Amino acid sequence: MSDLLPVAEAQARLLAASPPVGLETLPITEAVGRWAAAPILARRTQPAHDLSAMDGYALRFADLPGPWRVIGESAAGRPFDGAVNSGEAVRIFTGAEMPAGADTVLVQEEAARDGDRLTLNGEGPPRYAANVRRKGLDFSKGDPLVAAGERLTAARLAVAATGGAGDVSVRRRVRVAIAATGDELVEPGTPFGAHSLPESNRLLLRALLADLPVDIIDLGILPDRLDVLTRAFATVDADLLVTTGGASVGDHDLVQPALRAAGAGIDFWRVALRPGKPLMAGRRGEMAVLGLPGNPVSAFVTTLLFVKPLVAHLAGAADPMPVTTHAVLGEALPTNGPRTDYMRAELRNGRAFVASIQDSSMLLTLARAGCLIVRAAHDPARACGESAEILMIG
Ligand SMILES: Nc1nc2c(c(=O)[nH]1)N[C@H]1C(S)=C(S)[C@@H](COP(=O)(O)OP(=O)(O)OC[C@H]3O[C@@H](n4cnc5c(N)ncnc54)[C@H](O)[C@@H]3O)O[C@H]1N2
Ligand code: MOO
Repeated sequence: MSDLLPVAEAQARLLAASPPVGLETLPITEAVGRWAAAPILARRTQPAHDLSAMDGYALRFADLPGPWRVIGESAAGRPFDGAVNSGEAVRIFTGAEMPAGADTVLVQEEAARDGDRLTLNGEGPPRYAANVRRKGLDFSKGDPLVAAGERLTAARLAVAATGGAGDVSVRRRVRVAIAATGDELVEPGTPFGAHSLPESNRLLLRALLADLPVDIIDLGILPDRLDVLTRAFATVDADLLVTTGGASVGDHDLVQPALRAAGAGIDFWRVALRPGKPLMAGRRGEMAVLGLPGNPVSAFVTTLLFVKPLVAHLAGAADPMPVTTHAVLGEALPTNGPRTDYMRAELRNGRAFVASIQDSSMLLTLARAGCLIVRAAHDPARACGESAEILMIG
């Protein structure tokens, strides 16, 4: 097993070998899911003025307990243009600017109004500046809102838009070519014979990459023929080529020889990982290549651990690695072997229960799993009730 590369080392080598793809500028409304390529700074202060946080009356705290004379109205976008003097109040709505002279808002539920006469009908605002959002409460002009390398999530897009961002600098979409290999494979949904198998790895890859900014170049199902594979690998134009199957040592495992014949160099092959040991990484010119094992669960795990982080890295992510969390083991686990193990498990009442058979061909256990329990190489036996690292899936 000494020739197997530890997972973290393989991941680091993979990312180090490929710089992010080129830049483009997009309207912020089209940048969802991209990674910011430059910091986004606030071009305005938010709120730009002191605003009312409630519907009610703007007045001076010192004038409590009233009564007041209502001298006008301030609505969001339509401020009152006068000033509030002692004994005066302005009708105000949530998000409206506080008029000059007023410092506190009396909520309308605690007020009684008769014409322009306003009286207290409740406890009133508890303190000076109650129900007022101070200018700059959220952020001030010049503040950093999104850092370079951070993902433009819903919340970050919203804060950037509020900060006045129009166009944003991002990395262009990543072109990912995907190919399945194997003479036994037929397209899903097409007639299948006694010796054929519906192909599922390309669909699995597409689904796992669906939330990333990728353009998929589908090379289809390629037969176990050196000449066909070599031609496909030599002519494909992408940032990343992902193959599945043919990665092992059998006579029909031709992906590596075909890649070499197509001019690609192999950086590493075989990782201390279960499932997913025969993973291969290399490059042909500018194009990165990942050869995933054909077993569907191996393809799934290596996509989570290698393909997705590489795509995120190419797309400009500062922190592209999958994020794990912890769960309580619902049962004991034996000592782990020399490979990092990703075990399919179901989560029931916050406890993780591993599937009894972890064969890397078994998709139903994967479909039923809520997480993968991550076991470090040579992890000692674990008791029921101990905490374990998990990777949420599905
Ligand atoms: N002598 C050895 N044999 C194997 C080793 C080894 O070290 N020595 N490693 C085993 C491990 S671990 C794995 S994982 C597999 C992976 O091998 P390949 O990448 O060459 O995969 P294939 O042989 O092409 O296929 C394996 C299995 O998966 C099915 N398959 C393949 N592609 C698809 C697809 N796109 N959709 C659905 N199913 C697919 C295929 O029919 C096979 O049943 O090698 C072990 N062998
Ligand atoms: O590394 Mo393989 O994926 O265990 O079956």
